[in-house]
Amino acid sequence: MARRFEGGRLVVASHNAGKVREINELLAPFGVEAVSAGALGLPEPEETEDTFVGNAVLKAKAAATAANLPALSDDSGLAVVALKGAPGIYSARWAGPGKDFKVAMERVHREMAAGGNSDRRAHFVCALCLAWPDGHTEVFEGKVNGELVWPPRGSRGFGYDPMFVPGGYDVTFGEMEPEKKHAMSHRARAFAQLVEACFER
Ligand SMILES: O=P(O)(O)OP(=O)(O)OP(=O)(O)OC[C@H]1O[C@@H](n2cnc3c(O)ncnc32)[C@H](O)[C@@H]1O
Ligand SMILES: [Mg+2]
Repeated sequence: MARRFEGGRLVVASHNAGKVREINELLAPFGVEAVSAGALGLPEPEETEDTFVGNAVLKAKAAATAANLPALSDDSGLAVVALKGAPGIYSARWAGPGKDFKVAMERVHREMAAGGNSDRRAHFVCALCLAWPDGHTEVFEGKVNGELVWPPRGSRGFGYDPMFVPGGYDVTFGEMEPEKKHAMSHRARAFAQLVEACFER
């Protein structure tokens, strides 16, 4: 049995504004008092693990310990089939110190073109970790398959959204209404499991 979140304040252990916005939207129906790591002045830990789950656990534990509150982290990224799963856990790092996702998307496009492989398939992965100050953790993973397009389209969402068309759709995550993304994204799928295990009565 998973440990349940018993209410009160919850730290959203992310320094990515786009993610924090999405997590707050996903948490909204549950009456959780969410406070972001940035608002608490928590440091951004170095992501030293080599898996999404490993980095999610590292970030949630660091925030839960520092804030002495339960903390929810998200480690996510884009895995491109023709690039053997890259950028993967390095998705944020491909944007460089300026966190410029135009740069990151251009690198994906350039490396795909250079590889000469016409396979456009990719998927987003999201690992969520809920950690408590005593070190207990619960972890959930979600995935969404899709295809990459060039040039990027749309200004909604964040990160690689403008170049990702989820399977069964013809718009990118950058063009899609947020409510639609929340019904089927990697983050929404991990979230549904989190809610079932730790939030719903
Ligand atoms: O670690 P935190 O502080 O949460 O923020 P971050 O941006 O560094 O987050 P990650 O380490 O998990 O890196 C994941 C990157 O993958 C990208 N990404 C994740 N989910 C995405 C989504 O739903 N749409 C577009 N890009 C996404 C996004 O650009 C992120 O910067
Ligand atoms: Mg990060």
